[in-house]
Amino acid sequence: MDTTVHSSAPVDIWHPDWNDPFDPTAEAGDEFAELVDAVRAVQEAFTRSRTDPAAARSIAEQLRSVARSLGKYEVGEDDQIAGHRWDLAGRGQALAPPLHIDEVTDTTARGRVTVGRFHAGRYAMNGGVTPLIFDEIMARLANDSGRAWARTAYLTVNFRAPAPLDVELRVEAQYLRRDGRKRFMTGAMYHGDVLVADADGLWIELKAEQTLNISEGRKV
Ligand SMILES: CCCCCCCCCC(=O)SCCNC(=O)CCNC(=O)[C@H](O)C(C)(C)COP(=O)(O)OP(=O)(O)OC[C@H]1O[C@@H](n2cnc3c(N)ncnc32)[C@H](O)[C@@H]1OP(=O)(O)O
Repeated sequence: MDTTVHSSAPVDIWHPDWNDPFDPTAEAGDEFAELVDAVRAVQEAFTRSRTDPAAARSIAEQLRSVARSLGKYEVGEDDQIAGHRWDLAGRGQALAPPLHIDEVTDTTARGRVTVGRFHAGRYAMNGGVTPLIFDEIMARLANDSGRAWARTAYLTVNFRAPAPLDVELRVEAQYLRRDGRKRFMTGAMYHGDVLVADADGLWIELKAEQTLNISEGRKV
C-alpha cells in the first residue's frame, strides 16, 4: 500500500519578515521536500503496521542508522531546514500536519490539510492535532503583512464534528481586531460544507526583550 498520503505540490508562499534569519530561497530545491515526504511516509507506515518482534528489531536498527546519517548534518535551530520552508506543507516540519497555506491577505488566510492515521485519534483526527493546525494558520495570519512578531496567548478550539482522515479539509482564519498589542483571531475547519471545528485565539505582540531565543538566551 502506498502510505505517502501527505504529498502534494508545494505552494509559493513563504514569509521573510518573521524575524527568521533563515533564507528559504537558498534551500528551494525539491530534495528536502522529498526527504520530508519520506519521513512522513515512515511515520504513516509505522502507525499502520503490526510488526512481529524480529521485524520490529530489524526496522528499529535501520531507523537508528538513518538517524545517525542525519546526525552528521546537525546544525543550530536557526539553520535547520525543517520548520523554515515556508513554501512547503507544515513548513517542512515532519511532525506538523501537512497544512498547505494557499492564500494570506491582511485579514484572512486559507489553506487545506489531509491527515492520515499518524495524526488520528480513533477513526478521526486526533483532538490535539486540530489545535496544531489552527495555531499554524492563525499564527501565520497574526504575523503576516509586516506585523511585529506575536505569540499565541490562548487558543480555544471547539470540536463540532469528527474530522475524517485521508480527505482534504479546508481551513480558514480571520483577523478580527487589534487592541494595543493584542490581535484577536478566529479559525474554522470544514469537510465539504460541514464545520468540523472552530477556534478563537489571542496573539500578543512581543516587546523587544521578549524576542529571544529562550533555548539559548540570545536575541533572534
Ligand atoms: C522564526 C520565526 C517564527 C515565528 C513564529 C511565531 C508564531 C508561533 C506561534 C506560537 O505557537 S507561539 C508558542 C505558544 N505561545 C507561547 O509560547 C507564548 C507564551 N506566553 C508568553 O510568552 C506571554 O504570556 C505573552 C508574550 C503571550 C504575553 O505576555 P506579556 O507579559 O507580554 O503580556 P502582558 O501581561 O503584558 O499582557 C498584555 C495584554 O494581553 C492580555 N493577556 C495576556 N495573556 C493573556 C491570556 N492568556 N488571555 C487573555 N488575555 C491575555 C493582558 O491582560 C494584557 O491586556 P491589556 O493590555 O488589555 O491589559
